Amino acid sequence: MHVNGKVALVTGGAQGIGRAFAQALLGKGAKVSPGRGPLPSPPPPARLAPPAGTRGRGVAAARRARLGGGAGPPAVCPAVLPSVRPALILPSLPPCLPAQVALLDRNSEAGQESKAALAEQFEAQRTLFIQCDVTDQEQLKGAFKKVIEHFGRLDIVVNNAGVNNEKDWESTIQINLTSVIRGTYLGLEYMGKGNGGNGGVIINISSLAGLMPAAFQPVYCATKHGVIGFTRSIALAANIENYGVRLNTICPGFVNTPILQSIDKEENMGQYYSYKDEIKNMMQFYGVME
Ligand SMILES: NC(=O)C1=CN([C@@H]2O[C@H](COP(=O)(O)OP(=O)(O)OC[C@H]3O[C@@H](n4cnc5c(N)ncnc54)[C@H](O)[C@@H]3O)[C@@H](O)[C@H]2O)C=CC1
Ligand SMILES: CC/C=C\C[C@H](O)/C=C/C=C\C=C\C=C\C(=O)[C@@H](O)C/C=C\CCC(=O)O
Repeated sequence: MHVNGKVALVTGGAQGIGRAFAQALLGKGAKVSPGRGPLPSPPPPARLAPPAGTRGRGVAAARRARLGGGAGPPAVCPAVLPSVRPALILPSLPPCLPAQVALLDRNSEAGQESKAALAEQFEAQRTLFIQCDVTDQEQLKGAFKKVIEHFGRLDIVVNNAGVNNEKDWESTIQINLTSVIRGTYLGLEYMGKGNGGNGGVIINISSLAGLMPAAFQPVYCATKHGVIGFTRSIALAANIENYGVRLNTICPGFVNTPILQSIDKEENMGQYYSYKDEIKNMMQFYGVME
């Protein structure tokens, strides 16, 4: 999926994996001209029509036939055809429109800091921060509405917010599973083609702990298994109902983010606090992504 002109909503986007997701999306949406407020909806991506004489020889032939020739710089937006050599001129391709991202997070300080940092790297108007506790359904619903009012569309939803808390395990269920379910239904409501949406993609963040037992994080593990089971099921339903929305789950291994600090906190690990060294041994075994 190309991201030019797309608008993404990332929960838990103030730091860690969510912040990295936002940075990656903004980085792919290369800029051709400075945006001015909400962007127009991009036209559908142009198809590579094989030029006369190459019909039936496929896209590669069309690309070869189009190399060179034509005046002016390539109109190709790297976010759309990254593998295409710069000599390819596709005058019919629409101008590249940058991706835009809304960061939703309950941590206002971190959210504002991330918004400022991303504004340094990309055009400020391409990032929006909304303070939102995903366990509060009115806040979450309001945040979705605000994103669409601000950017004019919604194409990608990343339900990423999550915690590791075996002591207050009810909150872990509320954040890691209930809110992912709610964010998914809101994504389908706003992006579903039957509801006037443009279609889109929903990415729910599980974990390696969603694919195996986690002896010292049983409730965290249950929520991550739940994210996989729910996402696989709702993806089938969305396909049957022709929502035009694809759903995927990502299951990272250990990643060096602040969540890992929870291992050393009794207020997070509860009765499993005494096993913190075992978890650290597993981090050694599985490795930790930087
Ligand atoms: N770091 C790791 O080793 C792995 C993390 N994951 C998952 O990745 C996702 C992101 O985690 P990380 O970036 O590592 O953690 P993190 O702690 O760095 O970031 C999580 C973000 O979610 C936000 N958040 C927490 N509860 C919230 C709520 N109720 N409402 C709104 N925002 C809330 C936090 O403020 C924080 O900014 C989580 O779902 C986590 O379970 C999955 C596998 C590995
Ligand atoms: C605090 C950690 C925060 C987030 C974790 C994140 O989601 C990543 C998890 C990645 C892998 C977790 C794997 C856990 C595996 C297990 O606990 C067991 O399958 C290991 C089996 C036995 C452990 C006891 C022993 O050492 O023999």
